[in-house]
Amino acid sequence: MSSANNTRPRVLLLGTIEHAHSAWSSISSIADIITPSSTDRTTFIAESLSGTFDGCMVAYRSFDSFDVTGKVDSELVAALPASLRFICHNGAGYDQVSIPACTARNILVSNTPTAVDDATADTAIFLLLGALRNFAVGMASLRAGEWRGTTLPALGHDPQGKVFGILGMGGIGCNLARKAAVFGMKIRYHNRTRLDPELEKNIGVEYADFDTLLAESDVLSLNLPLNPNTRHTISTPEFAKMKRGITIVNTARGAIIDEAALVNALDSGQVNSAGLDVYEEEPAVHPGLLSNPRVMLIPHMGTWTIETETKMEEWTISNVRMAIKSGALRSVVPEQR
Ligand SMILES: O=CC(=O)O
Repeated sequence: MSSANNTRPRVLLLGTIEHAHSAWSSISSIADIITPSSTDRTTFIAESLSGTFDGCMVAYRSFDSFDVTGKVDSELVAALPASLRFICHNGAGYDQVSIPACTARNILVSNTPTAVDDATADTAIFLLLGALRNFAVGMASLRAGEWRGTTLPALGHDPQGKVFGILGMGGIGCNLARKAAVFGMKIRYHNRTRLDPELEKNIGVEYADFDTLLAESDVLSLNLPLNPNTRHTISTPEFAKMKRGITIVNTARGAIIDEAALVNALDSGQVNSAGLDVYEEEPAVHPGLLSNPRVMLIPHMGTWTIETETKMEEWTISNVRMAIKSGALRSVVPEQR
């Protein structure tokens, strides 16, 4: 526990450490760990304003802390102690944290790139195959005791030879491209910044502009971060530009797609099938997705493995350690670089 005259650094723990206990003990041996006692946003803000977290220079934050603090938006940031210089977020996607609000208060934010790449790309491959092959239909009928169902599931499609469009070519997109190549897919991508031609050749991907990617893909995977610029990147006009019968895969963030527009596109047959790990209003899922057997659904489990969750915690803790030791972050988010 800390005392008023303590000179050890103070670290605010928002959420829990589930796996990387030995890495975390390397922090608790050099810093005092402060954990909020509040269980909702109103009391958290009051607790922070009362001075309980004063002196904390760095916060470790996991997704589960959302239940206590809500979004790290300007209201929450304003209530955090003036001493706070760093927020180390455990997750690749950091849409729960307002970067402009943090930047305005001189707080640097880190995320966990690379740690999530394999597990998220593996999830996308699972959804891609499941949606192309109508596996969700067969799984549901089998569990209902009806073998392949009273009406047979429609025949699926093989990935071999299909054009696979990847929107967003960061670490997860590149990892996914390499994995999809094994299935004999022709891989195109679109990204804000085009990859180095050497890297394109090495991964086996071709660059396409956004509209060409939409028009030529048999399967489209979304692998871009959610921010105000990428919200509803895919909506009714974009579905209209796609090949009829396309398969959509989303392991990024639900709100990249206008979910209601996706439901309409599925209902009209413009989109044949979808594989989704993420939803616009998690944990709520649009009833039109839940009721559609051509949609393969999983509840945001893209990084849900012991190995990856451990890697993510260790990565986040390495940012906390670097903040304490050298006043810098290992993986500051791109907006603050
Ligand atoms: O969704 C998972 C992550 O952002 O790491």
